[in-house]
Amino acid sequence: ALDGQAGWQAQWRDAAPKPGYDAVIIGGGGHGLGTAYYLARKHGMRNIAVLEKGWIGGGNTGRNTTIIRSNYLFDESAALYDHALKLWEGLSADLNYNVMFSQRGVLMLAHNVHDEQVFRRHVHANRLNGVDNEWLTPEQAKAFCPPLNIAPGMRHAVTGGALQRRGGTARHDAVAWGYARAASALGVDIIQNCEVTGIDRDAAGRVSGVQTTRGPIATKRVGVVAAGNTSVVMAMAGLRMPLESFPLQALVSEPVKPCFPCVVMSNTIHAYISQSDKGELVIGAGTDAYISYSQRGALHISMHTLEAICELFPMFRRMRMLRNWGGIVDVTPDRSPIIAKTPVPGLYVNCGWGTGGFKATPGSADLFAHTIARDEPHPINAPFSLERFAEGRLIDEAAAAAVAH
Ligand SMILES: Cc1cc2nc3c(=O)[nH]c(=O)nc-3n(C[C@H](O)[C@H](O)[C@H](O)COP(=O)(O)OP(=O)(O)OC[C@H]3O[C@@H](n4cnc5c(N)ncnc54)[C@H](O)[C@@H]3O)c2cc1C
Ligand SMILES: CSCC(=O)[O-]
Repeated sequence: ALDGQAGWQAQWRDAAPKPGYDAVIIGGGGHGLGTAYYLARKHGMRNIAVLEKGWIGGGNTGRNTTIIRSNYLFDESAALYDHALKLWEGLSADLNYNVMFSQRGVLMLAHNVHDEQVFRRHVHANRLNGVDNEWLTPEQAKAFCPPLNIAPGMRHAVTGGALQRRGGTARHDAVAWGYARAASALGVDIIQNCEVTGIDRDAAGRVSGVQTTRGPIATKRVGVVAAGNTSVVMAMAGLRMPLESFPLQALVSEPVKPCFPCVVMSNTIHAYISQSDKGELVIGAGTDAYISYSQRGALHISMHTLEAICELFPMFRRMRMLRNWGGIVDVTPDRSPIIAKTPVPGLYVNCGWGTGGFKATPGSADLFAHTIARDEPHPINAPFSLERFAEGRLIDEAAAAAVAH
């Protein structure tokens, strides 16, 4: 539970902006709210504001398919995502707010010899890094997920799978609300409907404040956590980012009785699925192929994904879809994030999570708070620098995510 708080709040104070803060976080998603929480909770900073142009959780945090796992290939990635997974395991207790983290297992399917080689390599690399992951035969995969179709005659027959039992899902809204309430109880101002329109720099080039739709705010430390809009925000400080923003879609079915026990992902046929605690099938796809700041995508992407789901899980062929939406995912050249200082003194950036940053939320926020508070990266996020692209030290996880992006 939170120590030193003024008293329980059912939610967070909907604060109005003050003339100045010690630090300003741009972006009221899970990563931004979590950063403010850890800045207050672990680094003793109290005079902090989170500036959100819409409503907190309205971006990708509230739009994603909530898959959580840490079975990434590279040592740097395994350290980053498993740091997050360990924080997920205690997050509800830490925030005293049920984020509904459910370690139901994440099963990544293989459909050909290439998939098998990639996933077996992941299993071995994960074990070397102390991350749980195990190879299953098709029969073992079906035993773990009975609705799975492992008939040999399928167009993309299942030839095995990699299972991370510690992986699972969480309630995305609750993550934003839990962090907002806990941060607010520690004195952080959560300021919604406040779009940042400019980043001010002094004569020496240091950050000196931000311009917003609710007036100017002075500060010497700005953390940008704006996901798909990061390039737009960083351009306000004169920085061009190695990012492309794409629409990524998801959809949910009509709710049914509990029938799907885990998370199943397939990179080859661009589909992944779980069942929410409300009973809806939560289905995700690959990104739309064009660069866009749109929060919706093309119909053929969803249709392709539903064809794949119907092939893998024939019992779902008569389900009706309830809602389809999109978010804006910010993708780096190596599909790994940037959690770093920038060439502008006092300006820090946390972005590039692409299609897979929800799983990292607590770890990303914890490490970004460390980077802002100490003006230097934590050893875990040090490799995820902005300079790595110029220096050629890529952390190329493109194959690790279960969607082509
Ligand atoms: C459809 C979909 C499915 C996904 N599925 C998964 C998944 O299953 N597992 C997984 O790990 N990841 C998944 N992701 C990715 C994941 O959602 C994101 O990487 C993660 O949520 C990013 O969190 P964030 O807090 O950085 O971004 P956001 O939650 O998008 O927060 C950024 C905030 O910044 C605000 N903002 C932008 N510009 C400004 C400005 N100028 N001034 C003020 N505020 C501003 C935005 O309004 C937004 O609220 C998915 C994404 C999508 C879109
Ligand atoms: C949207 S893909 C989710 C993931 O990479 O675990």
